Amino acid sequence: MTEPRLGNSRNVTPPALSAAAAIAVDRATTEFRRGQPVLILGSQGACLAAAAETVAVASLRRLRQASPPLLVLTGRRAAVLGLAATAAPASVANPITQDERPFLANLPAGADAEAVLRLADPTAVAAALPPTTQPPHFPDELATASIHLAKLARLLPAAVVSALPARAADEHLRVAAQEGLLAVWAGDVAAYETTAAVSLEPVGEARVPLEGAEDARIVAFRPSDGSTEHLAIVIGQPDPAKPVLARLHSECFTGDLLGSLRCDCGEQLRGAIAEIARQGGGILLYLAQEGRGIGLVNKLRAYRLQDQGADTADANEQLGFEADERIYLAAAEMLRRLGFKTVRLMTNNPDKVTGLERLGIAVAERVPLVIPANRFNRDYLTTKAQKFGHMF
Ligand SMILES: Nc1nc2c(ncn2[C@@H]2O[C@H](COP(=O)(O)OP(=O)(O)OP(=O)(O)O)[C@@H](O)[C@H]2O)c(=O)[nH]1
Ligand SMILES: [Zn+2]
Repeated sequence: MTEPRLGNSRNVTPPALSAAAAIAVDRATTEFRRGQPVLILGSQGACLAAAAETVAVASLRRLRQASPPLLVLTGRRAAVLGLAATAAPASVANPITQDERPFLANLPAGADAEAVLRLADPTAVAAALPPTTQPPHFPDELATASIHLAKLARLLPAAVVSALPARAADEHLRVAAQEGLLAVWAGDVAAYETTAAVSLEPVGEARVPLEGAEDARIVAFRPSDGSTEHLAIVIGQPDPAKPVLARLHSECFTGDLLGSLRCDCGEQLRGAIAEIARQGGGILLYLAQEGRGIGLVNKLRAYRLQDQGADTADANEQLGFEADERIYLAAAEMLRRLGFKTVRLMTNNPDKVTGLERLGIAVAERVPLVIPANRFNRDYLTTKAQKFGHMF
């Protein structure tokens, strides 16, 4: 049996980020989705970067004008391609593995936008030969920021970057403004996800009687980055002075809405609502973190890899992601905003318990939520127990 993974090390209280910086990062993710290059500034230099998945022909040309482009992959993706050795798994002493560091490779001469995508996407047909030579030195913080931007844009975690000559930041910014390129600071990109997660505002609330839980209301919380709202479904009138029965449910379009049999989400969602109502009230947080935080499109790619034999954790890693990319900052913040400091957490996932506790929400008790396996999700549930430490 494989060692259970450690909880997500990003479940810590975040540094502050100004509204202007958050907006710049937000806009940069949109540019990544559109295949446009972005200027990334750091303490050790500057670069132009574009997402590997979407990079437009003109963007690649613009990058080449600056300097020979490099491909940035996550350590995990590089290991899958045989470009980097897989490092030892994370341990309590060393929670950051080599796999989480960016891996840089020279882009093969003449590689076009399609070849870049093939290097980043394990589900693409006939992946091009990977580059073999080690690239020149490139600042880690810029490479990491380019991967973060791709993840924030819900794209494959890979980018192309071109180093810019050493100049004052103002000079880079002036040139970028002339060309209409957006600019971000690497440090702001690093702080963005966690800042957005805690700056939530309740923006809408209504009574919505649910089947089996007629006394229910939904409160929508909007993150400051304008991304998808998280929903709190409050059933009955839970007493904030007592531990509240709570469920953190990560969005699953396929399971929750379509009744997919590949996972247990749909049944867990309805089962949790019914159980909370049966116990006299509580809260279900419906968190916008589809596919364990990699997004629906990447989850579909992960399913395709699973159909070729990978398990649910390996498939994420082959795509270049962590096996679980979720953070529970938004969940902890919503509980606080609703007045709850202690929960009886309905979950089988130990990461949710440690994640919430690290973020200042006490977990008085873990309440199991077990759904019988079917022939399509049996392997998935076994992997959850063996690799993620789920307690069934
Ligand atoms: N990347 C990926 N995500 C998946 C896969 N199958 C299901 N998911 C996602 O996994 C998440 C499951 O969420 P939860 O049920 O809240 O969490 P859990 O980790 O199973 O923990 P508990 O149900 O609380 O025990 C959802 O976001 C699903 O979309 C898969 O094969 N790959
Ligand atoms: Zn699901």
